[in-house]
Amino acid sequence: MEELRAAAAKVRENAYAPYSKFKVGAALRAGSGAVYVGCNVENVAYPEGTCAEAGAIAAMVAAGETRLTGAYVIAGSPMPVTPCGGCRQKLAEFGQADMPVVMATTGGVEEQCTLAELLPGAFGAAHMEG
Ligand SMILES: O=c1ccn([C@H]2C[C@H](O)[C@@H](CO)O2)c(=O)[nH]1
Ligand SMILES: [Zn+2]
Repeated sequence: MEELRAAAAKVRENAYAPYSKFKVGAALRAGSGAVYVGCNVENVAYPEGTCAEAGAIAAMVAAGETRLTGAYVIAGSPMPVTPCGGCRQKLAEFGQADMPVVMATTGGVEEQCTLAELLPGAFGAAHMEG
């Protein structure tokens, strides 16, 4: 997780957040062991902005990986930032229910939980089986 923390903190510096001024960095561990990163990218048309987690997932999939084994999210907030609802669903697309998600502040506060704790009762492929 230390490698993920360093990667997330580094990419956070590149976040483009002129509107919220809230920079977020995310780092993912994929099945191969490789780390993929993303930062939030806002837009003057506010709903077009994208979250750090979404950017990291896009990088992972673009690199040809679809198995996610861990996530680390960091922001400069007083309390650890938690992934938004949409990102919880996006993470659940590629990670298992027991996958660890660490949420952190740049000040060194860390909280860890699982994907299932973040998204209980997640909608999944099983719901679509007829
Ligand atoms: O987990 C989170 C929470 C928020 N944001 C971004 C979206 C927006 O750019 C800014 C404020 O919500 O933070 C993320 O990237 N990830
Ligand atoms: Zn999000």
